Amino acid sequence: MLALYAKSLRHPKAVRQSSQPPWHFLFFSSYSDSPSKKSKLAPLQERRMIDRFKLYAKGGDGGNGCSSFRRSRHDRRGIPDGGNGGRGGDVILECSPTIWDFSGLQHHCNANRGGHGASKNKIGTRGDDKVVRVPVGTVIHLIRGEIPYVAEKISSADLDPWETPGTLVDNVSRSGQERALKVPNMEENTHGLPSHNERNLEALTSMEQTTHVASPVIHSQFSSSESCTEEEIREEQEMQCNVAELTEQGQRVVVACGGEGGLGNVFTAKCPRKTKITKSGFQRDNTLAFEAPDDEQSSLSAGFPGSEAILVLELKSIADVSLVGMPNAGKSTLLGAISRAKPSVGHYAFTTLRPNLGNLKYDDFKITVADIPGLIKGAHENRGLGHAFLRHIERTKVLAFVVDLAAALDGRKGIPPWEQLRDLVLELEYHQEGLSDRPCLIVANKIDEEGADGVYEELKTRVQDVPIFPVCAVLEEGIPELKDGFRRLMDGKMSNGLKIDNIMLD
Ligand SMILES: Nc1nc2c(ncn2[C@@H]2O[C@H](COP(=O)(O)OP(=O)(O)OP(=O)(O)O)[C@@H](O)[C@H]2O)c(=O)[nH]1
Repeated sequence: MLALYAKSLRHPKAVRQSSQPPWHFLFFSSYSDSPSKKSKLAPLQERRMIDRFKLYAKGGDGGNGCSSFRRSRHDRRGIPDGGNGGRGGDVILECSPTIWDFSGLQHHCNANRGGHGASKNKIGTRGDDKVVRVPVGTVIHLIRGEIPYVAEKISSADLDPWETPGTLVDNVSRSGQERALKVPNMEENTHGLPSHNERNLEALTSMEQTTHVASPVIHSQFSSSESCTEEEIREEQEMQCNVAELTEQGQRVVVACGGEGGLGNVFTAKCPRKTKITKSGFQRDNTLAFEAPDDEQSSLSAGFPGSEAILVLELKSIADVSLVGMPNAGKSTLLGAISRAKPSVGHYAFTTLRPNLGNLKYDDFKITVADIPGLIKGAHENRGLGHAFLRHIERTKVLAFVVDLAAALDGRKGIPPWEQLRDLVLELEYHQEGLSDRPCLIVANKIDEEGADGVYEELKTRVQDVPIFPVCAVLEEGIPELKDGFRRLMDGKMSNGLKIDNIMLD
């Protein structure tokens, strides 16, 4: 800041315009009377959560191999010494708990291309990877491209120079050569792109062990939206769902792989001159054969393009308990009362626009509670905030239905709690069959309101098999009992789901 100010002072215009002494600028600028400009970034709560995102990923192209000869007085023809091109960088998705949603992501992510090979057998630098950090609970759907695979964690010491980003080596390592020989051996690949199927298979097996396998049910974002184009609908139909999930901090998957570098003439010239080679591949017995015409040689020296992928990222929050209720039922207030979370609370519907998470701590145990935006009748037809955020419930172990006891009291226009429960169960079932089956409890909120006691008593007679906890979230009454209830629910001591048949309606 000081440097900036010093610079502005040196500027003749700045001297002419500035009537304030320098210390004024330095110390009082933040206390100016003029209305301060509103930050462009709205607080987290005021922004809508971006929990579905289309990503175009492109791995870096491989660098070109070099064609060069070391000539001397005694050897006019020279010895080939052109190094291979470097490998392009990968596009990697990394799971990070500090990322909330996809709002910080760019739609197009390109990794860097590999460096070109150079004379004296120098391999081109490996292109830098593009690492995109995504929230915990990201599910990957694939529209186009190859199935993502787990990024191997290799320390830089274990990498051969061919793999290390940013190195330029004089002596090509053996493994580097072997790798170079393997590169064009991709007969089946009609596009001349390196195929990653083998790696994918290995990776998928390991991924199955480490990542959570999501339910195959996926609800189209576009199904209920009228503004989607035909292309979007087609893409949605072709999409391979749930090809990978990132559920643990630090997990990394490669979604677009860098292209291999082209061959330098130090390799191509080592081959016996009799046997023929085509662009499609080297001989299988690894006796690298070469009698390439000039144009073929140049195509071998060209780096391979990086793979491309079009993905849809979807966020499914991971929480132990979900607070499900109508707008204004007091879910956010309740989350604030049971945990340290500070969600926005308002006396109007749909204050909550994104799921909020809070931690509920016990002496020996911790559970995560998610406050899900309010759900209304017809949410599955996109009424209210729609049903898109219901995917966040799919992974929670247990449910807490929050009802407003006072919604229909004193001629208010709300609906009685038992009807709230019926609508909530139906909306969950519309979203995914069986979603309401998981163990649950009912939080009867706003017990402090006049006449709420009577409604609570009636609720107890109308709903069976599921425990009901009367609370006043604002005054934090009934919270210790509710916490005990959550604990017992998590321990499996209460295992009933809420069924429509168990709700007595008028
Ligand atoms: N009297 C009373 N009012 C409450 C209680 N809990 C919440 N409220 C009020 O109910 C209103 C809605 O509370 P929120 O916590 O924003 O409700 P919500 O369910 O998160 O609402 P959405 O964001 O629309 O889903 C606020 O005006 C709260 O002050 C309670 O126990 N008693």
